[in-house]
Amino acid sequence: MSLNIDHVTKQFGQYKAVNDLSIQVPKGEMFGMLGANGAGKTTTFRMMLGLLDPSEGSITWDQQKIDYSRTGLIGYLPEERGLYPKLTVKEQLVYLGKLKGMKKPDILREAEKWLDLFKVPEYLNKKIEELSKGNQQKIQFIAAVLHNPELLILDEPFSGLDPLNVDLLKQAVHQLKDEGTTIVFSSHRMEHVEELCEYLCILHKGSPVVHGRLKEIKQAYGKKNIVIRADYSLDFLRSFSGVTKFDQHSSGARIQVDGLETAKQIFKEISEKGFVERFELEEPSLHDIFVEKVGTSYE
Ligand SMILES: Nc1ncnc2c1ncn2[C@@H]1O[C@H](COP(=O)(O)OP(=O)(O)OP(=O)(O)O)[C@@H](O)[C@H]1O
Repeated sequence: MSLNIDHVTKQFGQYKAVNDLSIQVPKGEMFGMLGANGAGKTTTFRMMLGLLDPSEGSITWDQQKIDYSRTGLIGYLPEERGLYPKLTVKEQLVYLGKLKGMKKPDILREAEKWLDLFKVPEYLNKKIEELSKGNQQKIQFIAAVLHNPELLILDEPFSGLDPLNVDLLKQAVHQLKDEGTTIVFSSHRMEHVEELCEYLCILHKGSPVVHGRLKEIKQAYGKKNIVIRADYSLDFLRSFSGVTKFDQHSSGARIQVDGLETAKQIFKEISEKGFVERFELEEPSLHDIFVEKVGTSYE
């Protein structure tokens, strides 16, 4: 079972909001869709859910087209939050749970479980309008997962949350993944996707500029970063063959090299020159990869 996006394009008039996107997400994996404002993330999600038809290509879950309004298998946290301010959290969740075909005792059990996990059990009888925006977002997240969906689609789930609540939500998402839920989420923050996802796609003006398995993307990129600290000047590395970037810090240097062979040569060279306090090879960040592909910073 998998989510399969096959050569999907979405055109609004002459404008291509999504351009030839192909992705596969195996069941039980977490997939991150990255992109700046207007990159095409929400449009892709709407097509996944069957709310919009692709102009070209197809999207299937378990080899079938998704019809979000008919199936209880999908959970969706939309970008525009839509809760009823005058209802209590309990009334709101019971209403939304029933739309998904759940019975009231099951809804209440799940609602209490999630409110406990978010450390706000007392919210059950509060009105939505009494809650802060971030806390309303937690309720909207609970509404998306109440019925234990197979496939969960979260549009910017972390936006507007403080760091503590970002951590709580990450914990919730991990828990769902461990239970076998397939999760797709969008973000404009590379570090969220880097931390959580095995699979990802970076959309830039509708086109996928980087996509696939995070590990393989990093391996294919080839370049490595090295943090070095030594008790002598590292300035000679600026012109060392294979060094593609050099940043001097008060406590050493951070350089980028074209591959492992150059890293080994540098290690040999500096070890012979004197005492090396630190030599640490780092994976390239997604940000590094994006800048190289697109030639501009993401934000
Ligand atoms: N119904 C529509 N008609 C015309 N253009 C649209 C429509 N929906 C989206 N677009 C355009 O398609 C592009 C992609 O929009 P989309 O909402 O998918 O981006 P996004 O990556 O989700 O951005 P954000 O991070 O700002 O939510 C935008 O330029 C937007 O104006």
